This record gives sequence, C-alpha cells and structure tokens, in this order.
Amino acid sequence: MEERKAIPTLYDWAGGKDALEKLTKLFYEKVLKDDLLYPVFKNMSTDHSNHVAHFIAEVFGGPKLYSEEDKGSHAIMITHHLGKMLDEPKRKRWMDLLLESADETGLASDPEFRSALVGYLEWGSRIAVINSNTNDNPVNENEPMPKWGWGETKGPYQG
Ligand code: HEM
Repeated sequence: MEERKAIPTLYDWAGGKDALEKLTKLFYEKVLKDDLLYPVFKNMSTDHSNHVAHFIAEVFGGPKLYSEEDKGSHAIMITHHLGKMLDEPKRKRWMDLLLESADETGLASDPEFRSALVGYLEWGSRIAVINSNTNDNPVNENEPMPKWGWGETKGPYQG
C-alpha cells in the first residue's frame, strides 16, 4: 500500500499565525464597512481581530494562542455571542466576507484546505447564531477547545 507523507496541521498549511491574523484583519476592515454587520461589531475591542485569528489557529491544530496567550476558552468565546440575536442573513454576510478575505489575502486555496476551512466556518458560524439567540452558555468552562482537521480529504493532495 502507498505510504502517505506526514499530514500537516491545517494551521501550518494555512501559513500559521501571521496568515490567520492577516485574514481576520482584512475581514474586520470589511465588516466595519458593511451596512448589515457594522451595527453588530461597532463596539468590538481592538483585540477582537487577533483573538478570532488565535481561536481559529488553535482549533486548526496550532499553538494555544487563544486559551493560553489570550486567556480565553471555548466557553469564553461562546459568552461573546450570547444574546447578540444574530440571524441567517448576518451569518451569510459574515461567511461571504471571510471567504472573500481568504482569497484577497492569498490564503491557501487548494481544494482540500478550502473544503476543511469552509466546513469549519459553516459549523462554527451556525453554532454562533444558535448561541446568540440564548443567554445560557451551553458549554462548561472546563470543556476543551474544539479541534478541526482535514475531514474526508484526509490531508493535502499528494499527487
Ligand atoms: C467559526 C465562527 C466564529 C468564531 C470562531 C468566532 C469567534 C469569536 C471570538 C473568539 C470572539 C471574542 C473576540 C474577543 O475576544 O474580543 C467573538 C466575538 C463575537 N463574535 Fe464571533 N465567531 C464566529 C462566528 C461569528 C458570527 C457568524 C458572527 C456574526 C454574524 C459573530 C459575531 C460576534 C460578535 C458580535 C462578537 C462580540 C463582539 C464584541 O465584543 O462587541 N461571530 N467571536
């Protein structure tokens, strides 16, 4: 049977911390210029963009940038969404602008990586909408950060 080469984490394949911070920086610039999303994010902190990059970095198998460096946790991330009353049009715009930013910042665009990225963002953004329509955090403070991998493609294409 043919041996597969070592599978990189999604974090490494994406280009690490710098690539993810660049992605969210452009994304929140777009968000603040967007009529639908501006009111939702107008009070966000100056750290917001990096915190989201660090959260994704950690979920994608990178270092504990969110849970240790930023002193966050899965439960704390969810707390930020509680009561925000998000809906499908806002979620969709959020997805569109994030994927547009991925293309414009030159994030890895191979089919395997993008399938994992979109899968994670669809999952996470739909959960964010659900949690934004309640004030009760369903996640316990001790629960681990989510982890996301390559999914069905099992890794980058190895021609
Ligand atoms: C995979 C999906 C998502 C992830 C990983 C994520 C992650 C985060 C994180 C880490 C924070 C805390 C930032 C901080 O420390 O300042 C946050 C806050 C927030 N997120 Fe999300 N989020 C996601 C989806 C969404 C979506 C779809 C929306 C809206 C359409 C949204 C709206 C917000 C808002 C309004 C806040 C609070 C902003 C404020 O502090 O004023 N999030 N999110």
